[in-house]
Amino acid sequence: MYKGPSIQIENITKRYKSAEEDSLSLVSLQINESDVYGLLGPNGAGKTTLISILCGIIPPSQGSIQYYIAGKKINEQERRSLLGFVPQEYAFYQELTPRQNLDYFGAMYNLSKTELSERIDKLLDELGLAKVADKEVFTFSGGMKRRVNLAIGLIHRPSILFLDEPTVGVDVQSKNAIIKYLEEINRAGTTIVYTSHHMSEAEEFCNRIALIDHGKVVVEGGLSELLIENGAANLQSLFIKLTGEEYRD
Ligand SMILES: Nc1ncnc2c1ncn2[C@@H]1O[C@H](COP(=O)(O)OP(=O)(O)OP(=O)(O)O)[C@@H](O)[C@H]1O
Repeated sequence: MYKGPSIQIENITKRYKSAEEDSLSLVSLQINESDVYGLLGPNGAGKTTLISILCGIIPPSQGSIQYYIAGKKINEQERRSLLGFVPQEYAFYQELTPRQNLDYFGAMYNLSKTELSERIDKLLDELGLAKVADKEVFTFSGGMKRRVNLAIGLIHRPSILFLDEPTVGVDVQSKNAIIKYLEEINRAGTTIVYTSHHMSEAEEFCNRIALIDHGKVVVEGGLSELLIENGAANLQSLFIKLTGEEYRD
């Protein structure tokens, strides 16, 4: 399988309007095709800022990002259909059903009616939402809502998927189902970039990570190599070793 660059991030700096400090400072990373890449770090480190810049929601103050599919640079127009984003907040209409939400968000992409309808049925089935496909989302548990959020980000079969804390606040069953599903689509070729505070989940899920603190990359690389190089028994130990034990309030 092709393992060239998928995203090339060069010197990204971000200062929000009215902020006195940079939220990201000269971040450079290479994410390869078929990676499950974890952006990890304490509260306020800059993970959401970085992932929001990567999927085009907010602009960087400085720096550049190039995206590639099978070695070919993709332009801004192609990006919309090739990138997918699953935000931390629920990005759907609570008073609509999953099917109505998927119909609505799916219509923004260039899919035929039949294609969209088949895609919706498949996603609802794969994410265990088929039985509740026609019930209003506000009646759902947190785990079901997370899966609706995920389905929306996947409706157009993105080649590169960004997820900001996709398993926050869900039970073990939903977490397991979400991660298994993401592993499947990764095996089928989707590059995944994800943030999480669950170190054991990230350790099982990611092949590469960047540890970010105070807007800077502290360490970056293959997870197994980083653990060995830093003499850490697991990801949580590595995290504490490199970012310290102090609160980030
Ligand atoms: N819209 C904004 N305006 C000003 N400052 C912001 C804005 N959004 C985030 N920040 C600041 O940027 C820094 C990085 O925030 P960000 O949300 O990216 O961190 P994070 O690593 O995702 O944190 P968490 O783990 O708590 O979600 C923080 O200091 C935060 O207060």
